[in-house]
Amino acid sequence: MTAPVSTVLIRGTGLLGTSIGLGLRARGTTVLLHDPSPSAQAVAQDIGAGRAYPVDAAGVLIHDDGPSPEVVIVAAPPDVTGQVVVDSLRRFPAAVVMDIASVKVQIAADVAEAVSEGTITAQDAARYVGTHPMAGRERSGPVAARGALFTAAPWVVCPNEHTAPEAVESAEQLARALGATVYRMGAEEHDASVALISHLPQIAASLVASRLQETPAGSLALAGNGLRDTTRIAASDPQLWVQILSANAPQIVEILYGVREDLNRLIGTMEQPTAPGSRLDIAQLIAEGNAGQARIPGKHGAPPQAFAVVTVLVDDTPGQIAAVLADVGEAGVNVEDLRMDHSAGYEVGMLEISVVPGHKQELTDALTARGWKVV
Ligand SMILES: NC(=O)c1ccc[n+]([C@@H]2O[C@H](COP(=O)([O-])OP(=O)(O)OC[C@H]3O[C@@H](n4cnc5c(N)ncnc54)[C@H](O)[C@@H]3O)[C@@H](O)[C@H]2O)c1
Ligand SMILES: O=C(O)C(=O)C[C@]1(C(=O)O)C=C[C@@H](O)C=C1
Repeated sequence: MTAPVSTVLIRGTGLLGTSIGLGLRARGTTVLLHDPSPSAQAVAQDIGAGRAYPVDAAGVLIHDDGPSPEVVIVAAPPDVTGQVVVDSLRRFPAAVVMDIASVKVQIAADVAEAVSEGTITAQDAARYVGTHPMAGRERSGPVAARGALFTAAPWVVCPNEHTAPEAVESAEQLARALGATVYRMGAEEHDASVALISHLPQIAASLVASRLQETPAGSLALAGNGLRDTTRIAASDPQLWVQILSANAPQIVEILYGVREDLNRLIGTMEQPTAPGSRLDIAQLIAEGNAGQARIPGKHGAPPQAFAVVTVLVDDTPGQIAAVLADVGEAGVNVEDLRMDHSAGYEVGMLEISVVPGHKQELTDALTARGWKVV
């Protein structure tokens, strides 16, 4: 495999920085790492994301005798990303500097301000490219990192009129090398889009899950997939999300006004569920949700496709999932999606394997013949 770039420096070795390091190292890139948190940096190194960039006693980056990074990737929290980007543009005068923060207007403004204050030149700023991989997890830190995190995920690249074409090309090449699909758009359009497709879902999940704080354990034991599906990201890091939501507040609040209107209408309807028109109102709400949900693209950004699900009962013991998947592989059926479901109080799990509908019967027969219980 040819490395997309020979040497990169990743500043910030949490979930995203470490995942990028793992992915790039697997493709032959030399990865240098720096994080002000010694433990985040040590874990990232230990799991193979790269080697430490030298720092002085105060933790400030110093000259490395090895090859200089061609690309610096800033994977720090949004609040400090602008400042680390500007520092990187100054410190590495030949490097492309890209960030991956979840908001883009604020970072671009920080870079523009550094130019107007004279901290960096306009030529320096031309080496900066804002980007945002649309892949992540509800967990933070390098322990949660995965080299394959970006496979088939969208990765937004947000050049502005001052960005050098070579810098855009480097950032896009790197994103594609990690398996992502590149989308190019302006920072404003990006922030408006993610307000709806990323920030509103986080708020909705947090609002739903926050209702559960006082719920008796007996009620929670009944939870099925509905609750799990709508609350996974409610486990996200508050420190990160306070920075994301406050940086994009003007875009988000416009959407929340609309949600408030819909909620008020629904409350009015539910207060009088038997009044004329109430049932129609409720049906309309669900139907409008159906219409929105059906527009979400599926795997690889392709139009959504209804997959067939084959559910296999597995013991809750190590090695069971791998054994099922080995048999799926032998049956020659491609897995489109996979999820594991546990029933409270039982030592078994249900492995849901999504396949294209035409392969459902074939896979069911093949797994049954190999002794699996398909339910
Ligand atoms: N978590 C996600 O799902 C996700 C997805 C896409 C993009 N992002 C963006 O990626 C960035 C990192 O998020 P994460 O989830 O990896 O967070 P994280 O908390 O796992 O990691 C952030 C790391 O940055 C380090 N850091 C703090 N200040 C720093 C500085 N001045 N210089 C260098 N490093 C510094 C922290 O010590 C920490 O190790 C954020 O800007 C976030 O918006 C996150
Ligand atoms: O899937 C998750 O857990 C995420 O947090 C991913 C997700 C998102 O899709 O909204 C969250 C925030 C990031 O900026 C990018 C991706």
